[in-house]
Amino acid sequence: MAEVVMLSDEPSTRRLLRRAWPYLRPHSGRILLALLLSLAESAALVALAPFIGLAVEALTEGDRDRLLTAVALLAGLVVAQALLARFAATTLADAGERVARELRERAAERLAGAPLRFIEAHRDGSLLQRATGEIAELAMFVRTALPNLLGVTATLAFTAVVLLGYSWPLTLVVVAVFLPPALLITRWFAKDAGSAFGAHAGAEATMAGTFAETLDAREELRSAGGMPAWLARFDRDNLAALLTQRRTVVVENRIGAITLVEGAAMAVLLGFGAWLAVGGHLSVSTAVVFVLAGRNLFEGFGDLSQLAGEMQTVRAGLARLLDLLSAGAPEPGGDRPLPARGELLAEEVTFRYEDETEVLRGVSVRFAENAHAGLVGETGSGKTTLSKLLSGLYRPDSGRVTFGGVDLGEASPEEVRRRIALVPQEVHMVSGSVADNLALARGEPGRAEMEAAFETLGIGAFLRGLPRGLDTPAGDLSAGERQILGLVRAVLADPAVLILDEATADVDPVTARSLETALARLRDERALIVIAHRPATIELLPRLVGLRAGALDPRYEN
Ligand SMILES: Nc1ncnc2c1ncn2[C@@H]1O[C@H](COP(=O)(O)OP(=O)(O)OP(=O)(O)O)[C@@H](O)[C@H]1O
Repeated sequence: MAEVVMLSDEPSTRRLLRRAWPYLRPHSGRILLALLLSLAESAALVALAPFIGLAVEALTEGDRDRLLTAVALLAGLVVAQALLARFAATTLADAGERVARELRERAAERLAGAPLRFIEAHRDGSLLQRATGEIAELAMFVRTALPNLLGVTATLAFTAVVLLGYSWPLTLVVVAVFLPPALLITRWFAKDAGSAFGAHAGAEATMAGTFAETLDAREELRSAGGMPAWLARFDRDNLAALLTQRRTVVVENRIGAITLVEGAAMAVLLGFGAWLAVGGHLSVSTAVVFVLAGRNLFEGFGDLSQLAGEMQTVRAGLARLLDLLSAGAPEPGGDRPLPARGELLAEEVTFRYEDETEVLRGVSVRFAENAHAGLVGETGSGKTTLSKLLSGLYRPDSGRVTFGGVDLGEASPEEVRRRIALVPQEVHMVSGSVADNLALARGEPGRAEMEAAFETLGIGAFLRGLPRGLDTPAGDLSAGERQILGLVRAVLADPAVLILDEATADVDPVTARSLETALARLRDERALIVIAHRPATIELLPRLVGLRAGALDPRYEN
């Protein structure tokens, strides 16, 4: 099997910022402004303590003028700090929303262009969780926690500078008492945080996958009585999510131990400060500044520890998102143009799915420019797989598929889509009306073109028979009706080759006749390959290619 890049459940969080930088770069100006505002706000906050010190000094010396000046400056500082805090938070939230939007767009593009094999190898719900839930968490973090994080970090740095400026021996004592145990605790937390939060994100994605499948397979699960067993599986996933979440709480609680260190350091600061002040080595105002600034320092560390858990959740989510953005990259294609019309040729094509059994074994088949042919064979013989190879949705493990002499792997996916269209067995309609769905065809056809396409295919009566014509909600259509619309949508895009995997689901006789009429009308305009199940369709086709257990069936002409 050609290598399918699989997403990792717990992708590495190393050099995360560097890997995320390409998505941040377009917003770097705004981020820089937010950072500067945050720095200014923190500087204003830290400056409060020295100004209070000045006021205390003026008060103890009975200097009224200096006291008034210090109080006025303090009031100005408080207002400035509040305004800066507001500006910093809104600028940062704005930058964060833009980054989240950019990431969401990239994720949507990735999922739209990712190789079909990549999508099929992962559960829908788990991909969706990466592309939506984890980005939402990131946006929430940027809006709420990041302003705090920046503010706290800057406050810590400025406070350290202020403390050093006032008394370096006292600063050294504070640092010696507080820093080593605080760093040890932080390391203890960081040691297991990555795996704990990564496992939790993985377990949540698994649960989202199971949940999405509950909705997708609802009818089968209910009618086959499989819902209780399926719900038991959901319960197991839910329990796994709970257990991984508990582990994150245990790891997160480790950092809470910093509060104990804070208390001890504050006690030492007060005791040592009082001793210095009593001995005349420190003025009362300096002691006041120290106590206030020391509180800032310890509270800052406390806040940081609170944010550490949130940061780890976001790191795990961001790593999983970046993993999706890099792993889901489209297969490298070429830019060779394909001719407008040409022969479609499979040469010695082999193909395996993940379980490594060879589903197609050296299949060679030729479809001329205007060929009309049926592909027949027992269920599981490889017809659908061959149709996906012929339409360029899969790449063969060996051999090649060419159109007009050009290997499909050497043309861009858009070019291949333009020439070869596949209408699958089960046509999915997006929410909206019939017209909304037909408008998705290349060239965005208008209503008149849509109506003309039905008439050209001889099925104008089918359209008129729909309850609200083109405005009928697509969700109301039967499987057969959806397939007719899939066919009309493909024809509107005017491909050179049309491959139809005929619906096996019960199609009522009237719908079946519409489908046959449409197929008969397609004669000679383009190549038509139908994976035919119904005898009436098989009779329509002048040539049949047979498959048997992944190889050409010699009983057919081929
Ligand atoms: N996504 C997949 N992953 C793994 N195996 C697959 C996948 N799709 C198909 N197969 C296997 O490949 C083989 C061929 O399947 P394929 O759908 O091509 O057969 P088919 O002839 O179209 O069958 P049917 O007439 O029932 O639609 C089968 O054994 C099937 O189980």
